[in-house]
Amino acid sequence: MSCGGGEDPQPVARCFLCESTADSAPAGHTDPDSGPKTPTMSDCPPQTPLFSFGVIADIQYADIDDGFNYTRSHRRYYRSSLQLLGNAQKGWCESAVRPDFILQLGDIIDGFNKRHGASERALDSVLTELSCCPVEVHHVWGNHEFYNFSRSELLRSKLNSTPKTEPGSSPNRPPAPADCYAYRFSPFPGFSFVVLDAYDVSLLGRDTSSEQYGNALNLIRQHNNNEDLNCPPVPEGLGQRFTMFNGGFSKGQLDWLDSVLSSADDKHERVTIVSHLPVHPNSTTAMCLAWNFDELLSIIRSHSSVVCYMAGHDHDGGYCQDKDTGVHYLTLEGVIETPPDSDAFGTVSVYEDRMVLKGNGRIKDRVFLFAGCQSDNKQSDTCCS
Ligand SMILES: Nc1ncnc2c1ncn2[C@@H]1O[C@H](COP(=O)(O)OP(=O)(O)O)[C@@H](O)[C@H]1O
Repeated sequence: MSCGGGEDPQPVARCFLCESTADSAPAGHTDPDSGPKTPTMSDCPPQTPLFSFGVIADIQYADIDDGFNYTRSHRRYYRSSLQLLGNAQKGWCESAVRPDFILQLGDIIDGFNKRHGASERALDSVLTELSCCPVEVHHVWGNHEFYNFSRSELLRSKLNSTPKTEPGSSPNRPPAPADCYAYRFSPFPGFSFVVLDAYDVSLLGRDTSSEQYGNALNLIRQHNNNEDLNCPPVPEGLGQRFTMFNGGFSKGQLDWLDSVLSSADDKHERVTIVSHLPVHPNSTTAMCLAWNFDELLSIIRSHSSVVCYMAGHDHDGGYCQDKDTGVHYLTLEGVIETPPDSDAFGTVSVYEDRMVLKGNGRIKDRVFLFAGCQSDNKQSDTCCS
């Protein structure tokens, strides 16, 4: 695949960055940049995108009054999250370049719905809103999916977006392990997306009598002695991640990913991985990391095909670029903690040599240049090792 980064960028119509305003709020706490980056013409690729997609995370809708997160540091706008989803739909629908699909990065409805017997109703509300724009949606599962539904209910629900194999089309080979919600899809030749199940190893969604539950309990108990396993075991540091609202990736799922990425390497594909839990410590607070983030990182680092990893869960968002591999790690700001007069969604335009995120509201514009593609424009917030 050729990279267009060596060419002289020319201003073009319909370039998201050229049209953008500097109205994005500063990004997450891990981002050293103190303000929005004003894009320049040199950031603009000289061609129209190959394809584009929408991104949104942590809608956590519930028909209840505003509340707060556990530490009461952040307000949660449960009811107006549906309105913000509506804004996203409108934005995508009315966009000059309508996205080819949407990535919903998990926690689509809040766990409070279960308490009010409103899980199905809330899910209907968000899915109805999402269907306003007739675009395929790929759903990721987060902890709040499991507060509302069992794993088997989710597998049977509309939140299972595993592509059906059409007769005559190439099947999703090799298949992901049974009982694990992971799949690969390719929206455009040379580009693949992998949806990963970050609660494959978890106390959530697994029957308490199952071997998987027992294994997850043993694992978390090695790190967390608290009676309340939602309470982090240590006040700071990476050990904070061993809580019940997080989870991890099984060996079977990691082996499957490894083989998918080997095949993508051979075909010189560009792969974007999406899951609910962040895996790079510099893209999030430690409390939101996947239990075995390090194992996933080492698989990503052993393949040339991965260009980007996208997650939700940490509502403050975050970003870093791995300086050794050039892989971009994005944690998207959550809708649920976004004030009703703002927004939290984005549209990503994909080019031969980069992906360009046009953020709305508190989501910042960003350029994800693919490793090996030269460019004279420096991104202001590449940060990590
Ligand atoms: N620091 C904590 N100590 C104890 N329980 C916590 C803590 N943080 C979150 N919880 C509990 O964990 C569950 C998930 O937390 P929540 O904030 O809703 O998750 P999310 O960040 O995915 O929205 C809730 O029941 C919440 O009360």
